[in-house]
Amino acid sequence: MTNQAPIPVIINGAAGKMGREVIKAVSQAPDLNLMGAIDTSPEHQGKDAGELAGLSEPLEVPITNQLEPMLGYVAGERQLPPGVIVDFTHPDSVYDNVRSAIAYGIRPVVGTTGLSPEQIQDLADFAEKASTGCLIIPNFSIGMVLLQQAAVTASQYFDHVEIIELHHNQKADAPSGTAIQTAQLLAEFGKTFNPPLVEETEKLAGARGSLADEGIRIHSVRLPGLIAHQEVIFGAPGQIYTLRHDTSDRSCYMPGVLLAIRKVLQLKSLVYGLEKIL
Ligand SMILES: NC(=O)C1=CN([C@@H]2O[C@H](COP(=O)(O)OP(=O)(O)OC[C@H]3O[C@@H](n4cnc5c(N)ncnc54)[C@H](OP(=O)(O)O)[C@@H]3O)[C@@H](O)[C@H]2O)C=CC1
Ligand SMILES: O=C(O)C1=N[C@H](C(=O)O)C[C@H](O)C1
Repeated sequence: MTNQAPIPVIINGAAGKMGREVIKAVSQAPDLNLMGAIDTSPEHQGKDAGELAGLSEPLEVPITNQLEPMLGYVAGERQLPPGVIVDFTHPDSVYDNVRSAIAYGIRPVVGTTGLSPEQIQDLADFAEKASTGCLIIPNFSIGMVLLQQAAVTASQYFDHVEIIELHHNQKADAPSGTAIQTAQLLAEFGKTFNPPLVEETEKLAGARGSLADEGIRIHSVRLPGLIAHQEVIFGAPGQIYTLRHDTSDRSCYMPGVLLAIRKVLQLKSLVYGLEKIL
């Protein structure tokens, strides 16, 4: 047991579905100190983060839309360990949020999806120059890491694979960050999947889904009633092998988020994927 001061944590997107879960998880971790809760949503300004997250006691941390002043404030607390910002905001804002945090020396833990490969590379270069740890994690659930590992194993034996990701219909980006990462992991070994047997025509655009690396197709479903689900389906003559992960509650992401907050302080560059820090 060490006497180290708790890690200062800022949550960006604190009023959102994931942000509220992170408020609960961080406030219950004795080695973490929730210092700031940022959200641009006008209806939540000034509300107590704890009450918003459904905790029985207020946390005395108000929701504010003032990201830069909060980064400056936490960065200025020199007697504390370096601060961490957890980002669950929106694909349109996450790149700027992460750049700002790194500029202030605050370590980003990024759950927000939708960053382009160029944006990720640019953030990696920026973090490297600043010698600052940064974690981008498309999926914080251990079940998805295990699914991806099983999929990589299967990909050595199957030449045909398609991915179906299914999410709630408030999701801004498609395909999901997890599906993109899964396709990248399968494509890493350089094998081209799904050699065509016939010439295909799409009678309705998009019928065959989106084409990711190495011929892998991703299909995106958006429906109310879903949270987050993914199937990786391998096919070969006479057999189908299906891997499926289902999220029934967003609390499944919290052990991964807490691990990432603790690990990012040990890093000096950008790391992509939960599997790299387990
Ligand atoms: N990596 C992982 O394991 C997971 C990743 N995600 C990803 O996290 C992101 C957020 O998901 P979710 O919580 O469901 O989304 P929500 O829409 O429920 O929450 C996002 C919150 O961020 C606010 N917001 C939007 N832009 C900004 C900004 N520039 N600065 C501060 N706050 C902002 C939104 O306000 P307003 O509503 O007013 O726009 C909203 O309150 C998505 O990209 C999603 O794909 C989700 C689950 C797991
Ligand atoms: O928007 C979501 O909900 C989720 N987004 C992430 C993604 O795009 O992969 C992770 C998980 O699927 C939930």
